[in-house]
Amino acid sequence: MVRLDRIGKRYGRGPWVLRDVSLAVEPGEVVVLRGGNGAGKSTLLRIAAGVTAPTNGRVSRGASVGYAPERFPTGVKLSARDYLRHLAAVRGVPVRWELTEALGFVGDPDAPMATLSKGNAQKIALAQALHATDLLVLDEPWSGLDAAASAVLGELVTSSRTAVVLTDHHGHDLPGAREVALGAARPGGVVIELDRVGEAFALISALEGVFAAHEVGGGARVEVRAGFSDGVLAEALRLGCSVRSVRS
Ligand SMILES: Nc1ncnc2c1ncn2[C@@H]1O[C@H](COP(=O)(O)OP(=O)(O)OP(=O)(O)O)[C@@H](O)[C@H]1O
Repeated sequence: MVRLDRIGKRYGRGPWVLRDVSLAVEPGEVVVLRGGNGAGKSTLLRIAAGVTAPTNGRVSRGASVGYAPERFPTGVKLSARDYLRHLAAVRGVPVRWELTEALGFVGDPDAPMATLSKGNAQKIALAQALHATDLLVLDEPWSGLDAAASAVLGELVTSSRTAVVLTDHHGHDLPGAREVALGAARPGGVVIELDRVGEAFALISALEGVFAAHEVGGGARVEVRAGFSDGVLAEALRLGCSVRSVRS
């Protein structure tokens, strides 16, 4: 499990990326973090996994944590075989080679990790994380996976007995998963409600400063960081949307 209690995070003297976020994920539960680019999803995952310290608040978690970052560190000189052996030894568990087989790893297990294709390296990163028995933290785990591996990963995640917390820009179907939106409570943000959004939704949700966007009927509710609302409004109007309301 993992329990985050009133977490705040800023990098150095930069703006607050997370403020007052609380989240508890129980064994067997899957939580999917939602929020636009820059909402703080990866930051929250790193805090949950214990690789980044929060600025405020408390974290408690089980001892056996598996973390697969969004980007596998480049330059890992170990082979996939040695990498999995090493991490299993650190955890004091036997290597589960069947995980690499289930995910369809077809790279050379004895070649340096840095020479693997993106998808094969991702399968090794996921396999090492899936050895954890208390908490699984996965940042965009479907990135680079082929269709067969994507389906297997969905099954592994939903059948896991650990607490699972992940991000997924592509919205894979995970029956029973709980969605948690980040960014809604960001102070100084602006909520813009739009009509006649249609196909412009994807463009609007990717605009700079947008940290959450939800389709509502034919319109959208867009949460924007302070200082970005004028640009988002101008772009929404240019794309043919109409503005229903703007609230700070
Ligand atoms: N190491 C860092 N140093 C300084 N700022 C950082 C660092 N990591 C993240 N940030 C900032 O924190 C904010 C949140 O970033 P984060 O990567 O957590 O968001 P995200 O929701 O995962 O975004 P995306 O969907 O684009 O991956 C961004 O403004 C980012 O620039």
